[in-house]
Amino acid sequence: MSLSEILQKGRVAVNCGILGVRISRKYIYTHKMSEKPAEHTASNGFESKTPFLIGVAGGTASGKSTVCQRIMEKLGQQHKEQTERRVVCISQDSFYRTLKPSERLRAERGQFNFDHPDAFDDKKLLSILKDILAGKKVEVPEYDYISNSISHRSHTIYPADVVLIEGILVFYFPEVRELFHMKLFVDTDSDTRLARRVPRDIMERGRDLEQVLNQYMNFVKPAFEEFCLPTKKFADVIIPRGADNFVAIDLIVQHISEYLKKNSSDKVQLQLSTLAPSVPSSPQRSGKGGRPH
Ligand SMILES: Nc1ncnc2c1ncn2[C@@H]1O[C@H](COP(=O)(O)OP(=O)(O)O)[C@@H](O)[C@H]1O
Ligand SMILES: Nc1ccn([C@@H]2O[C@H](COP(=O)(O)O)[C@@H](O)[C@H]2O)c(=O)n1
Repeated sequence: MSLSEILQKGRVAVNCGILGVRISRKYIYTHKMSEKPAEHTASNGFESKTPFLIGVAGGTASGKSTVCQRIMEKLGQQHKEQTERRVVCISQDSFYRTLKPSERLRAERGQFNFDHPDAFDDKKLLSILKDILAGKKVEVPEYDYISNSISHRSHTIYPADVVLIEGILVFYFPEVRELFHMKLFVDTDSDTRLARRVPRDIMERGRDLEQVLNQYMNFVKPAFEEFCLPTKKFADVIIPRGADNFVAIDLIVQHISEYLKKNSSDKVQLQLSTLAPSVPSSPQRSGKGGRPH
């Protein structure tokens, strides 16, 4: 059964161990109304030809960016010119607010809470998402984890059919949350997330081991429990094990590709070269002896 068929079935909460699907009444309404998805009557108040906006939340290092990358790859979007992309991805990290001098010093010592909602400029995020939904071209800054600030570089996000926005707290701010047409939560075990965060922060974000572990224990873990985890209930689709969950990713890709196909009459044909379901080939995929997370 395809994801869209599941979506037509009514208010259900399914968790078959592979893919948890939670569908709200509002969401079903959106999709039942969208016989012609190109003109989806959005539950978010934006009507007709606005991009399909997908929020991807989950704890740090749960695999949010990797899941988004896989979706882009499977839809043949990853290597396209920015101007040609029909699916684009943005990170919530681009919307960290500018720190005051005293906060900057604390951040340098690993004593600033980047996992608290106050660390974000949610108004700016909201405003950019509204511009995207209005079909505008927007500039999204790149975030620099080494200087703990927005870098001088930015990316131009051209109008696209589908926009993915990933981040730890994308479902936290109600006004932002309400804009999404689809909400995904990447649900990866916390030991696995910590095991991935340590090398990533040391190799890519200029931290040392002590700093990473202190930050994790003092801020990341408690804030995850207080602010991020409770937003899982807003998700339409929960993806256990993140990017390892080929079945979930295939179902999501299938759903997006159906939307794109129906929306592509006046556009270049989408290259759906890799849409065939993934065949289990490793213990992790088949569930025999894979990592227990
Ligand atoms: N399924 C996976 N298996 C192994 N490593 C992974 C997997 N998913 C993500 N990673 C690695 O874990 C780290 C965090 O992943 P990332 O996708 O950036 O997470 P997030 O965006 O949630 O912070 C990266 O170094 C990434 O390469
Ligand atoms: N200057 C910063 C900004 C953010 N962080 C941490 O990044 C995490 C969010 O990014 P993910 O890719 O892991 O989702 C968040 O947990 C912050 O702690 C940081 O360390 N420094």
